[in-house]
Amino acid sequence: MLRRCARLLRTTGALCGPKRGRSFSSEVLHVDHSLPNPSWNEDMRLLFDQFMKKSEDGSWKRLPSYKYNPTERIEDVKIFFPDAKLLKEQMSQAQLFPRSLGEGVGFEYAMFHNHVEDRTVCIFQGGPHLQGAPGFLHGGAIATMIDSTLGMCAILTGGIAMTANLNINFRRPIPLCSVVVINCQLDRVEGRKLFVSCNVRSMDEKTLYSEATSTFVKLDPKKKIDIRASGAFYTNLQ
Ligand SMILES: CCCCCCCCCCCCCCCC(=O)SCCNC(=O)CCNC(=O)[C@H](O)C(C)(C)COP(=O)(O)OP(=O)(O)OC[C@H]1O[C@@H](n2cnc3c(N)ncnc32)[C@H](O)[C@@H]1OP(=O)(O)O
Repeated sequence: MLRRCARLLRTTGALCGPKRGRSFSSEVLHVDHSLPNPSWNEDMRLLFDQFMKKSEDGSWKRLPSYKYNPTERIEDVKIFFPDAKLLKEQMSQAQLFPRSLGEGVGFEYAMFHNHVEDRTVCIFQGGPHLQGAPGFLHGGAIATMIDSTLGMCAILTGGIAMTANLNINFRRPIPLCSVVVINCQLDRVEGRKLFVSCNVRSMDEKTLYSEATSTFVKLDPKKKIDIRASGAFYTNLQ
């Protein structure tokens, strides 16, 4: 397994350090990161192909994923924020956390959503920079992917919402560079609350790594979120 991680680090150029002076060309802005790249291992490609096959009849849909926020997303959320101009400035510079690490070393994933069953599946290959206990994924990295997949499930079924509560049981450690499947579903809706749950399993489904339940709360446009209150974030982007 460690050899596999080292190979991954070499092929992705992670050992050479970060690239400097990258410009924000539209090519960079519009890269869909949920498509196969050279860092994906065989298992990841196999699962991706299986889900693409399932998507052929329209029951499942692959969810594109961008590092930077597309303009449409800013439009979608701006009614919840009192200062739309400031929001636009912040969102156009910010990066989606799970897409912020280099190719292959962090979060490699693709999500698929089933609108009929209100289910979202994420195939996830956790790279060598996500280590917690030696040789295994960090619990925070697992929580990140769980929150992101539950979040997509909640948002796509219920509308713009934020995580209010997240409970995770870590049953077995996840080996670094292995591929797992996060299976999420919307369990019920009560007013603005969306109850979602998921499990994280090995590709052959034999190992249950984690289980989670979560409450997302749909944002209320009457309760605007004041981003000026989080001064540190605002100042850092100046
Ligand atoms: C903005 C998104 C853009 C999306 C664009 C696409 C992006 C593509 C990537 C997507 C995937 C990423 C997904 C990551 C998603 C995060 O990780 S979000 C980050 C972590 N979460 C936060 O920072 C949220 C912080 N909390 C808050 O801002 C507020 O507490 C909330 C959650 C907005 C709720 O506030 P509120 O609207 O004032 O709600 P409130 O009226 O107090 O309560 C409403 C109901 O919820 C219940 N409730 C409130 N809090 C809780 C709680 N903690 N536990 C249980 N129930 C609760 C209340 O009891 C109440 O229930 P009822 O009385 O109606 O039965």
